[in-house]
Amino acid sequence: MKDIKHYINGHYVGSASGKLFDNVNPANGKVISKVHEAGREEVDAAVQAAKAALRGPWGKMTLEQRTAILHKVADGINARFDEFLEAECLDTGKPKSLASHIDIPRGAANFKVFADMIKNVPTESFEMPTPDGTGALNYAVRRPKGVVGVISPWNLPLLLMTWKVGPALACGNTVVVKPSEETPTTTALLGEVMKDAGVPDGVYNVVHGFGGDSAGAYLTEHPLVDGFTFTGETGTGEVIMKAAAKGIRDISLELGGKNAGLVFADCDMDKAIEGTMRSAFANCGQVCLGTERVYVERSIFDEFVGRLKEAAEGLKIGPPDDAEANMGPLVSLKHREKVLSYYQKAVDDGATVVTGGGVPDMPAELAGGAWVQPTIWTGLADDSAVVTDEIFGPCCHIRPFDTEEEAIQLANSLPYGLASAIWSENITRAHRVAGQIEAGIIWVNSWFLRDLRTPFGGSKQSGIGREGGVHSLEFYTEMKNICIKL
Ligand SMILES: NC(=O)C1=CN([C@@H]2O[C@H](COP(=O)(O)OP(=O)(O)OC[C@H]3O[C@@H](n4cnc5c(N)ncnc54)[C@H](O)[C@@H]3O)[C@@H](O)[C@H]2O)C=CC1
Ligand SMILES: O=C(O)/C=C/C=C(\O)C(=O)O
Repeated sequence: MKDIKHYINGHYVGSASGKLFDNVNPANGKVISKVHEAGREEVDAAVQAAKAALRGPWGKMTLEQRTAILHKVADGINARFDEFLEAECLDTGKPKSLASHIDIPRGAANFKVFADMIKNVPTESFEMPTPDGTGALNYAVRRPKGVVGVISPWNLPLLLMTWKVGPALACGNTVVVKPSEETPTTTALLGEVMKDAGVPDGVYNVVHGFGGDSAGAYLTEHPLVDGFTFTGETGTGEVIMKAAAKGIRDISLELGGKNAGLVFADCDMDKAIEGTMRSAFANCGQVCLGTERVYVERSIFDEFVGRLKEAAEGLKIGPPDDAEANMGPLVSLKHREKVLSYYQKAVDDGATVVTGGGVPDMPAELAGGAWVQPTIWTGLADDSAVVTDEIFGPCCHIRPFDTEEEAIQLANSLPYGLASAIWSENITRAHRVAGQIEAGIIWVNSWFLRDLRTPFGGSKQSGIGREGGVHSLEFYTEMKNICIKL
C-alpha cells in the first residue's frame, strides 16, 4: 500500500518515529494509503528548510522569474489534472463532476491569479515638504513576511491550500503546509509539481499529522514561523491565535459559519431554489459558505419548502466515479457521527423533518462509507442548537419571516458572520439588506460566485482578516516605507 511522506527541502521523507496513520476513502471506508505522522523533528526540519530557502535562490529571484515559475506550477497541476482529480476524490469521496469543475481548476488558478496580481498592484508614494525646502519622498515596498505556516482543512483540500500557498509564494515567502489529516494526498502530490516547475528546495514544505499534540500544534509552536493562515473550525482558530500570540506572529483566520439565506417574496423562485440547493447540499454541505439557515417570506414559505424538498429528493447520491451523482459522502464516519447527532437533536427538539434525516441505503460495496441523506427541517425554535451550531452537513432549517427588519435581525442573531445569500428581484431592497447583514461575504441572487480579486473572509467569530486580491498581498507581505530626504 502507498505511503504518503512529508515533503521537506525538496525531498519526500518519512517520520523518524515510524508512526503512520490511515487515510480512508469515505465512500467505502477502505484504507487508501498510510500517512507518516510528523513529530517535532520533522516539523523543525521543514521550518528550518523554509527559513534557509528565504536566503537561497528563491529570495534572490526577480519578480518575473518567481511568477514565471508559479505559472509553471499552475500548468503542472493542469498537466496532471486527472491524477489530482483522482486523489482528491479518493480522499474526500466527492463527485468527480464537482471536483473537476471547482477543486482542481481553482488549484491551478490560485497560482496564476496571484502571480499576475503581484506584478500589477502598486504601492503608495508620498512627496512631503521639509523645513529646509528640499522635501522628501516616501515610497512603500513589499517584502515577504518570511516563513508562513499554512494549516488547511479537508472540505476543499487543494483549493483552500493553494488559496494560501499561491499568494504566499507570489509574494516571495516560503511555506510549511499542514494539510488536514483526512485529506493529505493532493498537498503531497503538489510537491512533485513544485519540483518539476523549478521551485527551489525548501520553498514548499509539507508535514502531515493531526492538530493538537501533533504536527499542527508543533508548527504553530515553532518560533521560526513568521505568520499563520488557517481555514477551519472557530475553536481551532482560537487555539492557533493563542499560539501565534507567542512571538507576536501575524494570523489570518477563515473560520466557521452558520450562514443565512434570505428569500423574499419578490425573488425569482427558480433561481432561489437552484441557489439554495447548491448552498445547502453542494460538497455534501461541507462548505463554510453554505446556507444552513434559510429564512423565507411567509407568503411564499410553503411553496419554497415544497420545491426545495422536491429538489433535494432529486439529488443522486453516489461515489466519485458515478457520472450521475451530485452528492458524495461526508468526509469521515467520525464527521457523520457529528452530523447525525444533529439530525437526532432536530427530532428531539420537535422539528418537522421535511425530507431526509438519516442514512441512505447504499449498495453493499459502499456500505462502509460516510453517507447521509440531504435533510430539510422546519419548525425549530431559534435557539435550538440545530439552528445555532455549524453542522457542516447537507442540511438546512427553513423558517418564515414577516418583515425585512425581522429577516435582518434573524440573519444577524448568531455570533458568526461569514456569508449570506439574499434572493430578491428588487435590487434596491437587496442593496439595503446587504448593507445591514453582519457578514464578510454577501451574495445577491447567487451563491459561491467567486472573483478572486475580491476580499474574502468573515466577521465576528467567523474570522480575522481578509484574503483575496490585494488583501492576500497585504497579509503575505510586510510593507516597508522608505523616506528619502532630497
Ligand atoms: N472550511 C471550514 O470552515 C471547515 C470547518 N470545519 C468545521 O470544523 C469541525 C471539525 O472538523 P476538523 O477537521 O476537526 O476541523 P479543524 O478546524 O479542527 O481542522 C482543520 C485543520 O486544523 C488542524 N488543527 C486542528 N487542531 C489544531 C491545533 N490545535 N493546532 C494546529 N492545527 C490544528 C487540523 O489538523 C486540520 O488541518 C467540522 O465539523 C466543521 O464544522 C472543518 C473543516 C473545514
Ligand atoms: O475560496 C473559495 O472560493 C472557497 C472557500 C471556501 C471555504 O473557505 C470553505 O468552505 O472553507
